[in-house]
Amino acid sequence: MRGLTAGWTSVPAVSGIDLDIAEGRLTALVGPNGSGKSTLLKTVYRALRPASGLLLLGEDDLWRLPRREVARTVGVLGQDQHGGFDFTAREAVALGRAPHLGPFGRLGPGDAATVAECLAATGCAELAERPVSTLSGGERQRVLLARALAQRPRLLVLDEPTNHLDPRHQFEVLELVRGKGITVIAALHSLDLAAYYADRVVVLHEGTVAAAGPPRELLTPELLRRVFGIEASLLTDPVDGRPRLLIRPSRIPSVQEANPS
Ligand SMILES: Nc1ncnc2c1ncn2[C@@H]1O[C@H](COP(=O)(O)OP(=O)(O)OP(=O)(O)O)[C@@H](O)[C@H]1O
Repeated sequence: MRGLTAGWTSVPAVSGIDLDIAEGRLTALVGPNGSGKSTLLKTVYRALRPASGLLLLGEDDLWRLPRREVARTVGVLGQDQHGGFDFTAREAVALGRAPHLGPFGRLGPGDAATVAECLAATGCAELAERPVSTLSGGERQRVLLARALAQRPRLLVLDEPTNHLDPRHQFEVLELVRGKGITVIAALHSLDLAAYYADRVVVLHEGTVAAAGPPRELLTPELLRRVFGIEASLLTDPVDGRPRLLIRPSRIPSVQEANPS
């Protein structure tokens, strides 16, 4: 992203964004409500044209590439994404193969295998024949992720992918996309998940980049106090040595307030 400015009104929601997204790594985008995370991601998956600036995919201007090529390259799990609800889960995931199919749009044996593999990887194999409209929020979220994975994208854009998910599935979704050679940009509300899974964290604040770097160096109490208005302790997980973030309100309740009885 080079000098990227975008928004909905004359006041841009994000402005002057300069960012390099590391290839094959998971970059977490964090920031308070309304800081511009979804807006920025929408410019990447071409749902919102930037007002100015450039988005480069390698050497190419992402907004000048043919639509089909972008569909082959960029997978998306948007926030409250709709579509595909009249289909079964398997059919919805098969839509992810569409940019790769020939002129008649027929799925080959390889495509069907990819669909089955992505359903299984996201824990959706048993949901395959269910209409998407009958699935729970979390099940639907996983089917939509399976569809994005079935695209076999080089770049995966995830807008709050752990929304609606129970703790185990929150971990599983991030395990699934991380370290697989896919470049992932994920807006996350959980700072702990960002600390635990991201190779790099980008903190957005009021539409600009407040800080960017590896979680252990970046997520300092000072930064989190300034941007989020919370108190935080960056810890090391005693089991696997990875960074964890423990957060508490800015005004710490007294022991008596916290345990009224
Ligand atoms: N369709 C829209 N029309 C007008 N303004 C919008 C639209 N979508 C977002 N905005 C505004 O743009 C700003 C950035 O919103 P955005 O959704 O990008 O923030 P966010 O960081 O993703 O927030 P959240 O954490 O609440 O999801 C906000 O002020 C929001 O009100």
